[in-house]
Amino acid sequence: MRPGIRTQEFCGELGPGRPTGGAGSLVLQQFGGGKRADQRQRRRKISGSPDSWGRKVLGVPDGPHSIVAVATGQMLDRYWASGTVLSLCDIEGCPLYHHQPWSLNSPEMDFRSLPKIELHAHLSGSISRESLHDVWVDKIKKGQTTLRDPLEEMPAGKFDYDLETFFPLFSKYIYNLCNDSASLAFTTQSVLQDFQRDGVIYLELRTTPRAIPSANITKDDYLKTILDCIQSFNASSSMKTNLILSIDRRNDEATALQVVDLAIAYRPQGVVGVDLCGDPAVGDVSIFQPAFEKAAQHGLKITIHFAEAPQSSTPKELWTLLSFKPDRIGHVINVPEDVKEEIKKRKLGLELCLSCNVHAKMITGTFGDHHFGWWKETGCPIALSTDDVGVFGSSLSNEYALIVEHFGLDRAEICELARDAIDIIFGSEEDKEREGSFQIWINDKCSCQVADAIPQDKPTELQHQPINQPLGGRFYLFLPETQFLSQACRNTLSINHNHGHDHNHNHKQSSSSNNGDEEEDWQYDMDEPEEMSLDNLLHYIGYTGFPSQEAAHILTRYIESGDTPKAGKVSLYMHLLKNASDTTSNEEFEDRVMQTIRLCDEITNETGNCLLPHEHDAEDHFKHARWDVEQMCKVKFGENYQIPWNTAGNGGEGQQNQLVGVDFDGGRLQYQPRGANEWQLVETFMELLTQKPEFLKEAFVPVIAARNAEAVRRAAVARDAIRSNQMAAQFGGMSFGRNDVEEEDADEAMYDG
Ligand SMILES: CNc1ncnc2c1ncn2[C@@H]1O[C@H](COP(=O)(O)O)[C@@H](O)[C@H]1O
Repeated sequence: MRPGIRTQEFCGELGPGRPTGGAGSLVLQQFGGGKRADQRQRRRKISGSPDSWGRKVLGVPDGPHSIVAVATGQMLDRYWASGTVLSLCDIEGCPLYHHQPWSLNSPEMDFRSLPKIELHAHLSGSISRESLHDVWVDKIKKGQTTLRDPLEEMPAGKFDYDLETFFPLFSKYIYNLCNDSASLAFTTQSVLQDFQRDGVIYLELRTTPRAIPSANITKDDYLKTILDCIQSFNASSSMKTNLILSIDRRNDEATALQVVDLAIAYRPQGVVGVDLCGDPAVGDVSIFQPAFEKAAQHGLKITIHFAEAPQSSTPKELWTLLSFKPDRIGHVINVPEDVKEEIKKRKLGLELCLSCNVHAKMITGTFGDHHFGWWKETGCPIALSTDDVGVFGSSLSNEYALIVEHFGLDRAEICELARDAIDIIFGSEEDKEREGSFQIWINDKCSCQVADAIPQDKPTELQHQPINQPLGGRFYLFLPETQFLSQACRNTLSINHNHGHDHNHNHKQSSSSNNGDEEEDWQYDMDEPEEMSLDNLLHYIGYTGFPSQEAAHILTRYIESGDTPKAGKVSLYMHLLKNASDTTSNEEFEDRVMQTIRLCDEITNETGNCLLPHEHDAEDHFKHARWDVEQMCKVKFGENYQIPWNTAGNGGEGQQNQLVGVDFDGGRLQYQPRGANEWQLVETFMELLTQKPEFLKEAFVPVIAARNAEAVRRAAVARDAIRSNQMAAQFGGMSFGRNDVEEEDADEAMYDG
């Protein structure tokens, strides 16, 4: 086990459960129908409860599903990087409704959390400036380029590329920078990562096969490099990507056919279609007829840049393009009436790109004037798309936000829009089905609820609901609570006390192998006052290396968000970061850590956020962990599966087969097996975890271990005043009392509808 990293919370699934009045009780969502009346009844009761922080904190948690993962340290990076985490929350400091896109009354949607489908994205145009810069730095070091720094060539905030300046950006700059296998692979990877981080769950990336003679790269090599990246990304992430090959309008007929041949050859590796793109001012499209005919014959799907510029929107061109029988068309700007009618008749999929069209002045006017407004009424499925996010700087989430801002779509319409794209993906039926399961997220409005506290002492009261429907929900990652930090410190300390032990060893093993020396057992007494001691911090930082760069990046954003309680904690972490990174001696390091501890106190005093550890019952931790695994195994092996626990309780003799804790560590199960049966368990759990997408869809149980229940609740209470002010502001001064009534109506409408 990697020392110091323990996840105190688990992935769990919460329904619109909320406290039923009695402090600490929790109602989990009953999946499936038939419970409507009960739910309403419950809601009614809950709404009336002044203590229901489900209501106060979260607004109206209306959707049935949510998955909550709470993690510490490097977990943050890992999940973030893997894209499992679509959004960040922070129990302690962050008003959760900021991340509550789906709350019925919430005026705000978190578009990054919206599962999105991106169907029109050019690979080279999607590379972020930062990634280009990284490539450049590397090449400069190696003396391999004389190009300007991408951050100068494409300065931050510059998006006003028009069609005259846009195309040369590729031919004269980006292609010259990304001109070997390493840079191709690096930038492709970064593009995939960026889409995933933006909450894209299915991506059809497109690229023009490009030979790079200077690096001995053929078009075939180019494609292999890109497809390799995609395949490995697909294998390790929850986002699925397929590839479309682009024919450039500047190509001749033979080159176009060559692209189609490549697409045919690489279909098994994930090429799903062919595109026609490139400078609309150039070329006679009729020469591509044989290429598209061949593509269609071989079952490839077709998408075409359509009516992008006045020059490329002559009736002759447009009807020629329609004769290629495209499945989707992109941009679709300058379209005469008769062609519009034909598009409507065929119900062609439309890839519409707001920011690109506005920034490149491809439309007259601005966002509100975009033809999205017109097409949305036509019944043609629309896939909102980014085109070239690296150039135009607007992520898909942002495109959704723009749509809401300028076209006033309400939540249902936004969901509809997100869902629309499913039907027009070029991927397999399997892909569609996969997206279909996300449709349920959208349908269910993806309520993202934070873990209502589960009573620590009553894990068995949780209602376990086997899942026979696709998963709805998402991972949420909460920035580490200080109590987690403290726990991590303990663990680290314990390991430290058992120095010499392999880090893969578990605490429990350590503690039971050291003759039950209670002093050295990582478990601790609840009554003992807890402190984040210097030692603890040192060990924590030393072992975990947290906060890392990625974490720092995220935290910086949090600071920038200006949310005071949040920023309070964030600054603590920033201090930790400093402590960890730029000290040159142990003394200096220790000094910094002391400062951090003092800062921690100050923040606590100033913000009311308890940054020092909360009490935590280790015994409960075991109980919950054990319960978690039991539920997992029941899902896997059936309800009657009995885990051969040999003992109960913790520590001491006779604990040989005791489950001592289950932690995620970057998706690895951390668990100390003592016998064959337990290895089996480990394997099971591991298997479930590594097959996460399916596992989550098919088998995830509402395993929730909100072991910091009390802490959360207390934190919620402590922040109540701040929150209600903020909420009042956010909800236009609406009183929560009145909201209850509306919420009730809205619920009914939702269920009746
Ligand atoms: C205004 N929107 C657009 N219209 C037409 N073609 C576009 C485009 N955006 C990008 N491309 C095409 O995609 C290439 C870059 O990606 P790849 O090297 O293929 O990955 C550009 O050279 C251009 O031909």
